[in-house]
Amino acid sequence: MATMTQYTQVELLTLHGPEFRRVSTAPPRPPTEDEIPIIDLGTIDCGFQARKDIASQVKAAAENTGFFYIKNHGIPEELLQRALSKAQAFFAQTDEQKELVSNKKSTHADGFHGVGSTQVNKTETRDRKETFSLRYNPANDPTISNPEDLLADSSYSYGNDEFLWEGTSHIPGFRETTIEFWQQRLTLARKMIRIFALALDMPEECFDSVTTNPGADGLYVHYPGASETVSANTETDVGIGSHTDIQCVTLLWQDMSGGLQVLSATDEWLDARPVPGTLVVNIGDFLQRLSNNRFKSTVHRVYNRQTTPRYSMPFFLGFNPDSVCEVVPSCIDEEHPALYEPISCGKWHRNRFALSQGKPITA
Ligand SMILES: O=C(O)CCC(=O)C(=O)O
Ligand SMILES: [Fe+2]
Repeated sequence: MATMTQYTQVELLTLHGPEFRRVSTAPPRPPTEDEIPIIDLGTIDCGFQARKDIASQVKAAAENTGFFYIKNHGIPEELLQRALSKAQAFFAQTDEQKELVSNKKSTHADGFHGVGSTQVNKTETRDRKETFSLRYNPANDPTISNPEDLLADSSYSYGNDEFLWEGTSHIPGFRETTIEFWQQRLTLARKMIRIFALALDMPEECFDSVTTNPGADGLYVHYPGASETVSANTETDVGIGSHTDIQCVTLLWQDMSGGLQVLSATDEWLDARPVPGTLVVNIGDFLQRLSNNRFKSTVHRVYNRQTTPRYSMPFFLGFNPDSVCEVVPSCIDEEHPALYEPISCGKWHRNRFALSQGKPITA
């Protein structure tokens, strides 16, 4: 006898109050090749037609699950492994040492956030992970020739990462590797936003002027092994709870542990298993907004059910904090009027991030 699919609901944080999504109670299943495709970026620097071809694959993925893998992305394996070793060295320290770079020392939430310090979904446990975050600083951006000018602009204060490097100076190579890895991901993310522009049937450079000094957060994340946590066997015991990403594009390196789950277009959890040599790419809420909901900002979460630790290294690209952006013209017609008001990515990010931290929303 065929079994009926059973559904439950997941409650999400949004700036307009809680939003509910239907979710199958079946265990996660492997995705089909169309649900989370592997897209080859090997020709991304080989001319316009090659990028159009990549963009058409990205468009299909963005309109389907909103998640895909990229291979031949250009970030050397040696750098990925070196960054991972720095992340591991950082998290292996005592809490006291990690607190030297506590996010509380910063106005930008960069630095160290301990296990359980966030809860991105209030119907699940607090997030059983610890993170180290590096925010955008023009001094680290290879495309900015006069970072002093941006740093002197009093209307926006960038991440001041000096305290991060002072508090980690005893880990050899931590600063150099962390900045080099952040820079390479920023370069790749800027290439990807051009691909997304093409995928939206817009000129490929249309987002260039809003990504000159963008939101760009590079994280190291450690999910402790299940034996180290209290009750790692219930459905709601999460490494990071069910959520959507806030900004435009996420690039994620994950180790071979597994545990990343992605909600499919048919409301089932998909197992976004690690694929060697790839990064995972997904769309955030701000890009979904700009695309008038054509591109999907997809619900995902992480479990670490193994006794061994899981490490991941996400990178979140937004737009320039002060650039007010509206739904792109190619996504508006008579049948599809703009669903959203223009808003700056900085304000959007600040408010959504405050919400996920349980802090007040500013006007
Ligand atoms: O660690 C992962 O695999 C994903 C983390 C994530 O979804 C996030 O930090 O937004
Ligand atoms: Fe995420």
